[in-house]
Amino acid sequence: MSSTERKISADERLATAAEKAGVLIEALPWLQRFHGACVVLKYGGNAMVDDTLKQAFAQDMVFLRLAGLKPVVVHGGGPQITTMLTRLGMEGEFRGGLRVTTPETMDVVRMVLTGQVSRELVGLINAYGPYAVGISGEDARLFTASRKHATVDGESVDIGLVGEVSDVDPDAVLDIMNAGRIPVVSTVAPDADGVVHNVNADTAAGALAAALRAEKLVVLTDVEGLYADWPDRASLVDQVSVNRLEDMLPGLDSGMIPKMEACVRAVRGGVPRAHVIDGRLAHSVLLEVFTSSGIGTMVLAEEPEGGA
Ligand SMILES: Nc1ncnc2c1ncn2[C@@H]1O[C@H](COP(=O)(O)OP(=O)(O)O)[C@@H](O)[C@H]1O
Ligand SMILES: CC(=O)N[C@@H](CCC(=O)OP(=O)(O)O)C(=O)O
Repeated sequence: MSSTERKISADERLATAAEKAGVLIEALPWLQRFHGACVVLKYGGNAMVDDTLKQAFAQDMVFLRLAGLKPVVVHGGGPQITTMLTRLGMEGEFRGGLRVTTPETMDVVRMVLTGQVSRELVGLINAYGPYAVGISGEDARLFTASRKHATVDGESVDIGLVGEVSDVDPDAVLDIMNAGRIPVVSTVAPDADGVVHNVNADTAAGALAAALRAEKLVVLTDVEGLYADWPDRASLVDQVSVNRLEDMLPGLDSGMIPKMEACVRAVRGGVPRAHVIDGRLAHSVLLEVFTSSGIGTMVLAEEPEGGA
């Protein structure tokens, strides 16, 4: 190797090192700001189907924990429930973005969420250390459900054993969190009579974030964020106030409705910021929490600076 070649490779190494140090140091203000903060993350079924992305999400949870934050995971599992219903020869139907849930469907929902999806996610996180503990809305009265109807064409429709979260007792989640572990929450919840209901995971995440007074709610999904004029890709909203978002709610399409309602509930309940981000991007959580690049849609209590 000539001395010129040696000099180029040394220069390249220095440049790469400086770039890496720059990335690390960019996280410093966020590490300071969020040290000790509780962050609720909704990990959605559609962002959960790719093995590499699942692995990256699990790493991100451990990274957050070791960086001094307190992550709480609320998982979905809609596609996984649909797959199991199909395998069992049962029909699945959604109305107003929510699954029509008969008692037989409820058995499958409970089995898939607590017995399959939660177990898998807990295992993936625990590959990096003994952190994740699975918990369901049925445990220690975490969630109490009340019957929820869907709204279809402005009409209220009975869709069976589907629940709204009417009450949250976050003590069991706090116990796990304060022991330095990562709660992984499944969204099955009994009503006041003990009848188990199917709660949409976005809905549960919004309610839990508010009850925990989390610093952030982060909802991962399979689009870049909220589009004001779906499906026009040029209409991605980067910041929106909770007032403006409430005005937009009636015009939104099914999948986004529970997500945006969850953001509204969290921010109205005292969570300073709620985010919807693209779960198809590996390590999108780290980008959201530790960089200033600002990905996805951020919902905040006040009007964003510069209008919008
Ligand atoms: N205004 C909108 N902005 C973005 N996505 C929208 C909008 N309206 C409907 N959607 C749909 O919502 C979907 C996300 O909801 P859903 O499929 O329930 O996600 P997840 O499985 O992540 O919970 C998107 O893939 C998109 O098809
Ligand atoms: C009432 C209702 O629709 N419940 C959802 C619960 C799972 C969920 O919310 O999963 P995702 O976040 O992956 O959509 C369902 O049965 O699909």
